[in-house]
Amino acid sequence: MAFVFLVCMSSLLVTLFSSYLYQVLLHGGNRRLPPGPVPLPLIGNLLDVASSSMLPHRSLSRLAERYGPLMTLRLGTALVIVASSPAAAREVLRTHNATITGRNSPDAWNGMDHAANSVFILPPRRRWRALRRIGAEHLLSPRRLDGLRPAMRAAVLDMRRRIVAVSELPVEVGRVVFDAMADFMWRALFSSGLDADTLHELHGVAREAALLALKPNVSDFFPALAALDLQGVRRSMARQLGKVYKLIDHEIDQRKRGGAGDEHTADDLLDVILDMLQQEGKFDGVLMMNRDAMRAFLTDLFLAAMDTVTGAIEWAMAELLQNPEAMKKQKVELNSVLGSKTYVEYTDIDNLPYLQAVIKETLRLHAVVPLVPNKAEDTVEIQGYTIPKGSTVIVNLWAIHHSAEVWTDPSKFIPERFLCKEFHFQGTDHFEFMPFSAGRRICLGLPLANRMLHALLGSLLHHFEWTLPQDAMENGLDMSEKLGLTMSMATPLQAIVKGM
Ligand code: HEM
Repeated sequence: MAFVFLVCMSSLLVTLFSSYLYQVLLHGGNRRLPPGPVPLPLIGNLLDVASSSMLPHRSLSRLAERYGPLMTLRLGTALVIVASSPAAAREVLRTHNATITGRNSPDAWNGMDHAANSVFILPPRRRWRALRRIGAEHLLSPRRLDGLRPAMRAAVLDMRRRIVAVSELPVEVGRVVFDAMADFMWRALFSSGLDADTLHELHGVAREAALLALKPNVSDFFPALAALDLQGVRRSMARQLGKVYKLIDHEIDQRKRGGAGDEHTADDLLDVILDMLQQEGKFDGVLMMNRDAMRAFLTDLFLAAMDTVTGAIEWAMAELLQNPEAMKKQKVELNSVLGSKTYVEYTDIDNLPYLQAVIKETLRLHAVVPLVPNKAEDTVEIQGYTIPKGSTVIVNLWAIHHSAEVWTDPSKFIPERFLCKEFHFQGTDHFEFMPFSAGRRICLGLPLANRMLHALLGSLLHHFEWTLPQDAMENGLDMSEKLGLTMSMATPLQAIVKGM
């Protein structure tokens, strides 16, 4: 037994070492890679990124201060280039965006074979383009979003009712927002609501899947070992995805039997996808829809919406609770614009510039997706350096949003900076603010996120008085971060609410 173990271990080491040498020879030589710390044999720069107590967006940001805004790292056998300045991001997300738009799939996403159909992972070819078009036309177009206005209002009002029910007790802010957002997304996708047990199950799934999605995984740093799934990340992800798939299957079967939720208006996203199945699964001539593809797409949209929006609102509330001046200005604005109206909807957004500024400043300070990983589909030259085909090119949005060269007092919460100068979520020419990224893979859900962020945060604040629990007032609020697919608060925010 011991002999077999030794033979396996030595073959493993030989495989890893040859793979490392291959990478060094392939990507070294006469090519001029961007500078970076010297890699150790086998593990490369893993310790530079992961050994400190910092999360990767912060350790990468610190390394960039030393090695520059375009930097090379080797994480195991993976070659990674990191862009950490607006100019470098512009090269990746605009100048060379046609080439640097692929993805190297984290092994976790291979659970349930999800990556094969996932809009997050598919290469930028016809299937990916068709999926983005279906989402954009049938869920996220202004006409569809206008049609979802009653569902948005119902979700927001239901959230307010839940808050009133626990008035003067500590509330887990992220949890009430999650429930409202999940209920809304389910209505948007399937025209049916969620009962309390299913909401509870989905909360667990979304949290777990977000942690697993980008969990540091040996399989990603040493693809030769991926089949072994040594940390069990792929298996765990498969379990979580399986739970969502089961719920989606239930909705599909119910719809096929002719049953539908109370709010079912023909041609919701599920109807559109089922129609495509009947037309042999084709869209724009691309054969793309079968049951697996359908489940994966609906799962992606649901999961993408949950932790991002919930996390952003939680950070916004945490900042406002610690910045009484900003909280006061926000409440004055809501009172003067909305008066006795009890909720905010997207038609109010244009009249609420301070709310817009609070949300932008929150997403600058706490980029909920801090690192955007792309794959170079071909070799390109950036700023005189070679970016080899197949390498992962990460744009560190967090570093750009915290650059002292771009922002005054970058680590302070100052919504007013967004009142003085206009910044759009779709990005600016200078690439200094882009919480939804930019280029061809820009966040597909941006229009929906924009509406929901304002509706949820405004409705949480208007006519409610929030305070921190005694413990947080005395000892300060724990603002530490936890990174998974999104960057959320490590300690869920608790706050006490009183109706006004
Ligand atoms: C605060 C809210 C949100 C933020 C900050 C955010 C941010 C992002 C970022 C930075 C990306 C990566 C883009 C890239 O690779 O260049 C992304 C991708 C994506 N987002 Fe969002 N997002 C949010 C909400 C949503 C919502 C509500 C949905 C769905 C309804 C959604 C769906 C997606 C999808 C499907 C992708 C993958 C796009 C692709 O790879 O082609 N997001 N998001």
